[in-house]
Amino acid sequence: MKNVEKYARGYFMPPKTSLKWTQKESITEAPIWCSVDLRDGNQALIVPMNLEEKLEYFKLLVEIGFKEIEVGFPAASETEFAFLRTLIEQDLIPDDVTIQVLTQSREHIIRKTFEALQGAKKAVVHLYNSTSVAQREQVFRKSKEEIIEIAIVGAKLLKQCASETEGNFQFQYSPESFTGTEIDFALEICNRVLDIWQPTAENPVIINLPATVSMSMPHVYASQIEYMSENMRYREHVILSLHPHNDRGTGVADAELGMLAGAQRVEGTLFGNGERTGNVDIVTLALNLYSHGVDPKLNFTNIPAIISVYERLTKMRVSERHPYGGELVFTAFSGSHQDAIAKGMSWREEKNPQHWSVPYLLIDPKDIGREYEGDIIRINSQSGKGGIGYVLQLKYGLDLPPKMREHFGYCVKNVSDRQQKELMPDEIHDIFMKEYVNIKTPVEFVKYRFADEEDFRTIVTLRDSSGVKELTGTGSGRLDAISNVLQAHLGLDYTDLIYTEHALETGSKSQAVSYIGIKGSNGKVHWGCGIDVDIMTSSVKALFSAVNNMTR
Ligand SMILES: CC(=O)SCCNC(=O)CCNC(=O)[C@H](O)C(C)(C)COP(=O)(O)OP(=O)(O)OC[C@H]1O[C@@H](n2cnc3c(N)ncnc32)[C@H](O)[C@@H]1OP(=O)(O)O
Ligand SMILES: CC(C)C(=O)C(=O)O
Repeated sequence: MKNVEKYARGYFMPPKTSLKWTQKESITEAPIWCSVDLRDGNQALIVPMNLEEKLEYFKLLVEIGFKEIEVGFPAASETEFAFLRTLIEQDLIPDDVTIQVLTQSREHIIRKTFEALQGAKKAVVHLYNSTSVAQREQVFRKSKEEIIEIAIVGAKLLKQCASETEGNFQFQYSPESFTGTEIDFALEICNRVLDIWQPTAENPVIINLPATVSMSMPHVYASQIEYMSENMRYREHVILSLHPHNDRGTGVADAELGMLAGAQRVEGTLFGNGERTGNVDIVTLALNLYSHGVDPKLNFTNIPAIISVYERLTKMRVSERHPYGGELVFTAFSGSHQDAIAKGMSWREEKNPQHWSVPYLLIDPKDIGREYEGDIIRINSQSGKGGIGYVLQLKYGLDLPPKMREHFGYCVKNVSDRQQKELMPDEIHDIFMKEYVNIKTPVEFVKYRFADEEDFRTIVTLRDSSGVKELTGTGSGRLDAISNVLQAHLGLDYTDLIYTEHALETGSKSQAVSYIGIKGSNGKVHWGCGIDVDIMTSSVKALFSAVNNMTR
């Protein structure tokens, strides 16, 4: 790539790094979650949500269990203002939920924000100004001291407006573009704001350190967070918050390492909607915790339902590979994966182990509302006997003998390969029925009876191209007798190789299903399956099918 030197611009590693977070193995409890879907997510949509859509989305967030929700930027538009007024005036905010609003550090915007907040039972007022080198130089054209002054003026005005407005207010400050800011300058500006707000145990202040644009590898962000956490004044009365974006695709890693480094709170959105590549995805963060055995304190037990509301209201799509939510993230098409999953699932059923350990599946899809059927194993030309057999068993109760599974696996794979398409369970079942069940040419089974049970003398009625015939024979058992009749009639030479049967529940009725494999003189095995209410008849039908397949 050309111009690479253009990007060798460095980042702001703290002067002293203790890296204590590297010693921590895991996150042991959920952070305070704050959804910023209705603000950062909303401001990044092609068409921001209207009032009704915001109300429905708010309800969804409450149902999921968010206790802190940034509901908007009330000074931004009529809709934003009206939404906040509706929440307050119609008393739509549950007592255990705190709303949050964002404001720039500009007088008319702060005043408008408090106008919208009038009567709020509890709200976080979130003040921000940009502190990065780039914004200081290019956007604000101000010195560090002048940038601090913007923050201080805003912080003072927040305090004043809060005292003049009916409601309970908590303050939050973000040095916006924190990751592009010299770390000691970020620390200084936060401390200067804290000096004004004087946080206490009863009214702690939230300091939010955004990776507005993620610029470094996650360990650098974590080191920055640790440095801020260890050197910030009033630390015991500060709630340290993260607000990662995903420009480098590391939003989740940034948040996880940032939590290890001392952050207590995370701002993010469902499925990572937000500016550019998005905010950090709270669904992934929360379910990552869940996958480690930590209660995320958010309810994602019905991900498909959440996705459907999310997609309808934001007009965004959750991609097929999106962690946890994506259509394909629990699906295996490839044979060896399917085989391992199918075996893992039946091992689990047999042993009932305490911990989840099914190969290739990070968590049990059922726990987040995904189905085994149709979700886990899907069939195409990359699939194998394990997965194909699993689908037949799960959906149709057909438990094929292992060698027959292998034969059927190749049949199905070849169809998928020729047709260049995924095969649905009903198509797989159709192939099975056509290939093995009650095959009627060249000889169609009509009936059988035993003239003498002692020496298994049988009279078999069958139909072939010349009409219905009654044939007799004997054998060492009932099936052997019928097999001998068929071999003699068709001039075939085979040995019965495999026979299994099981009950098949179809609705309230139970049927018997039998599988037979016969080996010809050339060593090739031919398979047949019979299904009937009578177990012996199902075996005879299976034998006829196998024999017919041998002659095909
Ligand atoms: C990283 C983030 O996501 S931050 C949140 C960003 N979200 C949004 O901007 C969505 C909502 N915003 C809006 O609707 C509009 O920007 C408004 C209503 C807030 C302000 O609108 P306007 O004043 O018309 O325009 P605009 O946003 O371009 O204002 C830019 C001015 O504000 C200043 N400014 C921008 N941010 C801040 C801030 N946080 N504190 C103080 N001043 C600021 C700029 O320096 C610029 O100053 P100038 O007029 O001297 O050049
Ligand atoms: C206002 C701040 C927190 C923000 O949205 C960002 O930096 O991305």
